[in-house]
Parts: sequence; structure tokens; C-alpha cells
Amino acid sequence: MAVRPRPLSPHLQIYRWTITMAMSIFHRATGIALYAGTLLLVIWLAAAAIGEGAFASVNALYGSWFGQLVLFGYTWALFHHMLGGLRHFLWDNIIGMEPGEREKLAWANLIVSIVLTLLVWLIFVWVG
Ligand code: HEM
Repeated sequence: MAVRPRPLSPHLQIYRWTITMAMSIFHRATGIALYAGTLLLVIWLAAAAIGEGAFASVNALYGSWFGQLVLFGYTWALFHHMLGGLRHFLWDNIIGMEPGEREKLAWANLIVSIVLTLLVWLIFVWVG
């Protein structure tokens, strides 16, 4: 007897990409990234508590180009996730749910998170 192919549930390759869909995925991905970033923060604080040697080692690692790249990503993840959380807060209050508004909020989420990340690094790292 011929086996009839079973229906597949929709997945990422089938849906047409939209900015709201992308930002929803980013929200979950940045949420997961924040776990790793929080661990980096804990390591830094623990090193400071252990002593000068440990603190200097962690600072050297975090100050390397790779460390800076990771910390830059962490900053962006933090802002993107936080703004995404505020977006959910607006939706919880039935604000910004109309067509067009959702897209604007999703773009704002992306653009404002990039601008805030650049501002923080400009003020506290590159200039300060
Ligand atoms: C270190 C801090 C944080 C971590 C590790 C974290 C982690 C996560 C993760 C992993 C998810 C995805 C859960 C899932 O999709 O099943 C999530 C969702 C969420 N987070 Fe965070 N988060 C953090 C901070 C925040 C902050 C500051 C806000 C608000 C400003 C926030 C608001 C939300 C909201 C509203 C969702 C649900 C999104 C949805 O229903 O699709 N989170 N978080």
C-alpha cells in the first residue's frame, strides 16, 4: 500500500518573513543571550571579590577585542530585550496592536536598541 505523505505543520521556511516575526525571534534569542551575559557579570563580580589578580585577569579578557565584541553584543541584547518587554507591556494595555502600528513598533524596537547601544558605548567606553 502506498504511504500517503503526512501533512507538515508550518515552519520558518514556509512563512513569509515579516519584521514582527523577526523581532519576536530576536526577543527570544536575546532573552537566551541574557543568561550568558548575566553569567559574565557574575564572573566579573566574583573575580573582584576574589582579589586583584583574578580581577585583572578577567578585565584583560573582557578588554580584549573578542571580549569587547561579546560585551557589545550583550549590551545590545539587553536593550533589545528590554524594549521588546516594553512592547509587550504596551500590547498588554491594548496599545499598538493595529496593522501598521505593530510594524512601526517592531522597527522602533530594532532601531532604538541599536542607537541606545551605540550611545552607551560612545559615552562609557569609546569616549569616557
Ligand atoms: C537578565 C535578564 C533577562 C533574561 C535572562 C530574560 C530571559 C528571557 C527569555 C529566555 C525569554 C523567552 C521565553 C520564551 O520565549 O519562552 C524571555 C521572554 C520575555 N522577557 Fe525576558 N529576560 C530578561 C529580562 C527582561 C526584561 C528586563 C524585560 C522587560 C523589560 C523582559 C521581558 C520579557 C517578556 C515580556 C517576555 C515574553 C515575550 C513573549 O511572550 O513572547 N525580560 N525573557
